[in-house]
Amino acid sequence: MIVGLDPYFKSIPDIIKQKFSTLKKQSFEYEARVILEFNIQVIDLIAPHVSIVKPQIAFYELYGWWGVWAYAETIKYAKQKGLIVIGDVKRGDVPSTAEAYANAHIGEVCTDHVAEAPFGTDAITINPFLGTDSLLPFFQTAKKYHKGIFVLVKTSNPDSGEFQDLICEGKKLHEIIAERTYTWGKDVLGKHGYSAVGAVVGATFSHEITKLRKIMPTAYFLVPGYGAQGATAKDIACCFNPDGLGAIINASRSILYAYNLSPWKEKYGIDSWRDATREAVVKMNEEIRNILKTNHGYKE
Ligand SMILES: O=C(O)c1cc(=O)[nH]c(=O)n1[C@@H]1O[C@H](COP(=O)(O)O)[C@@H](O)[C@H]1O
Repeated sequence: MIVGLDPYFKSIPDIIKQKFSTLKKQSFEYEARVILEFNIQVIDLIAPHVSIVKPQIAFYELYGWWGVWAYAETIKYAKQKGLIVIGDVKRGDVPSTAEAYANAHIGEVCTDHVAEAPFGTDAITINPFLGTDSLLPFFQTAKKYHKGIFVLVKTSNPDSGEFQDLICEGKKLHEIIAERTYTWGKDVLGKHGYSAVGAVVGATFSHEITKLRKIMPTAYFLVPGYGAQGATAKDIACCFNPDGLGAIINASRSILYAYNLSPWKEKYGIDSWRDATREAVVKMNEEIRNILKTNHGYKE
């Protein structure tokens, strides 16, 4: 399980905003410090239950330099708590530019200039639209610095099929991208047989997952769509390999703002947002574990 750290400022409880009210409206420092405090409290709540967080950089870029500061401080705190951090940055560009992106987010900048490297994470998401040469810098950097990559293969949004399902050479485009992703990942297999090159596979298109699992047996699937986008535990059963591994299931809004959702909305008010978030994480973990027990004979 992954908890996505996507700060929708309007949904952050007032009890946190009040701590920084003296800063209000002076600059983005107010929003940035509220976001960081919220993230720190969320990380403390979820760290006993999950191992991975995924900040979506867009929600930090909204607040300029201060937002980037909040992104960097969030990453630092998550790593201090022993969590793996996936930077959801969806980068992609021509080879020379891709090399700069790779260095900034998972490469030399993050290891040799840690104090000045706001973007350093353990893995990032990338967009394969520009083709193999645009992705090789990411794979080479990931191999050199022992980092992870998640290639967008079948995204969870309603219009993903507009391009990703186009038929080329008798296959859907996302199937071809899945085949390439498997090939790109062949020379970065870890000791448990999984590759440093993973795939983003949306749970909202569960009918496509079994086929993708077969095409990419060594890729870890980053699976968004659970919760707020409508996917549920039954949609993710086919994400896992027979060994019960191979997928990490993301939820952002349905965890962070669980106080807004049933059954917690009725049980808790916004002032008890922490209880709601904690229970939402425990419930999602249990749902995933039950799926694994049912489908893969998973033992505790
Ligand atoms: O790369 C991603 O993480 C991603 C890929 C995708 O196909 N769909 C998708 O929702 N995401 C991200 O996953 C998160 C989903 O958030 P919730 O819908 O709130 O759980 C957001 O940060 C999205 O940007």
